[in-house]
Amino acid sequence: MSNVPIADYALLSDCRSATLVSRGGSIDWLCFPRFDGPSVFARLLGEQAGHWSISVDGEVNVSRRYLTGTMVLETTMRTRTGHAVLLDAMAMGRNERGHDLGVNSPGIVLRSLACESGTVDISIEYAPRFEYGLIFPLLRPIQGGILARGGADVLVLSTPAELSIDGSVARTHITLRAGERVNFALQHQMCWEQTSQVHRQAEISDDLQDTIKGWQTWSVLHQKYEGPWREHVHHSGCVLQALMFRPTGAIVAAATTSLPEAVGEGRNWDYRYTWIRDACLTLEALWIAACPDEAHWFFSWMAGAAATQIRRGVALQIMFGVGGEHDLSERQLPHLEGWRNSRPVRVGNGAWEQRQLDVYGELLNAVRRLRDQVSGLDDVSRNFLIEVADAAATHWQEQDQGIWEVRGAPQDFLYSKLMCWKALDCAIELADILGANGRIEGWKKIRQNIRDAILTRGWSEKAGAFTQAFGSDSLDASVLMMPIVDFLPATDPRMRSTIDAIAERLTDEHGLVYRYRASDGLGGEEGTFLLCTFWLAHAQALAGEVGRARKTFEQALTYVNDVGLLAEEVDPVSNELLGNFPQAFSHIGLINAAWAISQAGVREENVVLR
Ligand SMILES: OC[C@H]1O[C@H](O[C@H]2O[C@H](CO)[C@@H](O)[C@H](O)[C@H]2O)[C@H](O)[C@@H](O)[C@@H]1O
Repeated sequence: MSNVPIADYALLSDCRSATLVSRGGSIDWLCFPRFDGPSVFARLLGEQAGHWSISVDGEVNVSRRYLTGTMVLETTMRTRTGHAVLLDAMAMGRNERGHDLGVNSPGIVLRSLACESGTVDISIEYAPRFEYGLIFPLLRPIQGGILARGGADVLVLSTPAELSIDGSVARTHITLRAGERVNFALQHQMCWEQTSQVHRQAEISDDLQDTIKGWQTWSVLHQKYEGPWREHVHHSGCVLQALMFRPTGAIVAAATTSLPEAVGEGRNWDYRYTWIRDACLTLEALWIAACPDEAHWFFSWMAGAAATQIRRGVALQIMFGVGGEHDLSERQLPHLEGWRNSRPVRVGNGAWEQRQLDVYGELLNAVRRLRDQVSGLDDVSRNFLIEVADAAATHWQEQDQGIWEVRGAPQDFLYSKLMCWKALDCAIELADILGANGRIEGWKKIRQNIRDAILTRGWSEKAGAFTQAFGSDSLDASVLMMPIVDFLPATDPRMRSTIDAIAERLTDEHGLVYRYRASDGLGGEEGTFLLCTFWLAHAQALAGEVGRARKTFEQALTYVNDVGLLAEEVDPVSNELLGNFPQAFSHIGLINAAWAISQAGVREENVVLR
């Protein structure tokens, strides 16, 4: 059983796939050839499911950071005899302009270990396991490395140290002295591709430098946010960029599958797909953190992926594979015991067949926010967006599974109605760009109907708040989005009362927010939800309660791990990070709330000056 805390992991990405490296220097998660491909290392989810560790022997003091403006990880390991620095990255490719994030990524993990003082004893263990730990590949020594072959996968490990092979594991111990460096590279191929050669030491150093430059160039060109918590906002921008599948512009919700929302309760899901909701919120957050000039790729990919669905009367699918795949059928992997025995491990996600009406609003709101970047939308994309608005107008009264993808009965979720309202609100504003001026009057009427319904049927006297669904008295953090999407000002008495009710009655003892406490058709109790805690800070900032907003924000920020990463949730008892990791939602919340608090601070200063 994997016992390593989720917070012990750091993310590497080549904007095609992701690697998780532990504080101890072990790669315990890596999928090829893309985020949602089968893993070659998955010790995170099962002891026998593969790892590649480079660790310093003896009592070690570890500190880590990302090199500034990059997703290149630097781990410093100090012992009584000396200290070594390990650099870990996934290689970036090149385009005609030089360095490039992702389009041409070659699918290589780079590791470079240097002894910087004294001597250090190093242990290396390489145990690839293909198809989520199902296949124990054949390992064969080659000049300068090891070839692993099994099923459809081939891995070429380039290593200057000779490893002794024992079945499907290869190991060695080496001693490094001050000034010595060893470089490793691991390249994936499909068995029908021509097997590449091992990489020379100098080539690996060059690839690493190119990757550092690639990330730093991206950061310098994109990271414009100046305000409080600047470092966290910039780093979150890098994390969101790292979750982008650059060949299409699709964005995964997180880098992992089946890290549980509650230990041992079965709430384990695969997040390596593109939800329209998560991806659109990511693009909007990147607009604040990193001016995404990639937004148009996403929208045209999205329009293509969903091609003709709406026109055929089929509800817009809520999530896709990163290539645009529709069928994401869920299955279980019984040979994996799961993180801390949290079974089942799932791949695929049954939510692909759910009906979730909020996606229309998220899509059109992202287009509205990013309109400068997407002004040159092609006809296919424009028609698609008009159909999205029409779909919101047609379907808003229907019941659905809601933002939280509840696996229970469909309901009239308030958030779904809210986002249908937002879809029409945005479509009206964008009508000119969309070439849809003739529809404005019809859209306006329905927008008003939705508004009336939310204000009357969404409010509960008993709860003193807007609630989860029409006719319900249960609190739900998603209604904090009402002021955030400009449905009601946060200073409206009903909104203030809702914000206070959530702050008082939907939080744990640390002030972190649960998304809801009502039944959702699943067993077990999950943790608090970081995105919702950031929403609370955001709504408090909009209500002019800047002190409270800062406090809520800072509280959520204490859960950022040593390298600035957040999972989806926090365990209210153990205080550990829970859920898939790193999770776009949490970093989106961080960016948006920091920005909202900075804006509220500016408003406060202006009032004082006047
Ligand atoms: O809680 C049950 C559901 O949990 C997952 O959904 C959550 O993650 C999604 C991706 O970030 C997000 O879009 C959604 O709002 C969250 O509730 C899971 O993917 C679902 O299959 C599951 O029903």
